[in-house]
Amino acid sequence: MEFIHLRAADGATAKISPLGAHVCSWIPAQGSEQLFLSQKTEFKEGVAIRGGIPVIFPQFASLGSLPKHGFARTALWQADTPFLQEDGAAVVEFHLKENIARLTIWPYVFQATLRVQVLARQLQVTLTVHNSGDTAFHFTSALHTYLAVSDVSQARLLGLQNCSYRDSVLAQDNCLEQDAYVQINGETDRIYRDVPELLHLEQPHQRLEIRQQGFSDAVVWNPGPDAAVKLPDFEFGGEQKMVCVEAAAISQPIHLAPGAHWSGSQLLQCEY
Ligand SMILES: O=P(O)(O)OC[C@H]1O[C@@H](O)[C@H](O)[C@@H](O)[C@@H]1O
Repeated sequence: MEFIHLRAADGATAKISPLGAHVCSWIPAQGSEQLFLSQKTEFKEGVAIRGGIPVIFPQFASLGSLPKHGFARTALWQADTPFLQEDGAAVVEFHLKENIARLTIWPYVFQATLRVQVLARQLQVTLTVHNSGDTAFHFTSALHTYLAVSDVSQARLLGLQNCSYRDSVLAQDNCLEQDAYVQINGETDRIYRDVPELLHLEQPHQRLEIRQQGFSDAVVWNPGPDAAVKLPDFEFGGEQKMVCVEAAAISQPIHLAPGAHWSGSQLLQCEY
């Protein structure tokens, strides 16, 4: 599988696979890899990549009749030529629309664009969906970001206190986050609703700002050791080196009238 390589004027880089328009690597300027990518992942059309930033569209998880997490993450997207902006940022856009196979399982005409931009210590990923047909539709979606951490037990996610969430491990709705931060101690799978625009992932050596727009939910996922060994593409011990913090639209699906557009983005910024 060929990757698209982005390199900003200041040396920040990203590597994206047209399979799923999937960001597989992000290295900020003078920094180190910020995304987890399982060493056991396969890069094969029709198979989801384990790690990086899967684009979940038009269905989150199994909340509908489509394949889990929708078809966008396993589809081959059309890549434009990457370019450098005047400010030195490197940018590329990918496109996906309906085809006969997709229409048979999701009968809507759409154009999706994923825009990836790197500069300095920032990565910005924006998903735009246009209803280019004559029938209204709705969808759920996420940017399913796998953040790399040195040791997940030392990482703290701040900003979710007082948010309500669904605990998908316990199958419990309407839980309330009482703690000032979320720490991973084993399997964690939560959909937080109406989250603030800005979260922080703190580790002893760095702080990452996680900003989202257009998405009202945030998913926090780590399989923990028992579920991780059951995932054939998950490298051994990988659950200690990652946490997913996903910008998501789940509890309020996005409705698009014919001709309407929607955009959602996640912006990551490293401070070290
Ligand atoms: O193994 P998959 O299909 O990539 O899904 C990974 C996880 O993705 C998360 O977004 C879901 O909340 C979890 O329930 C799910 O297990």
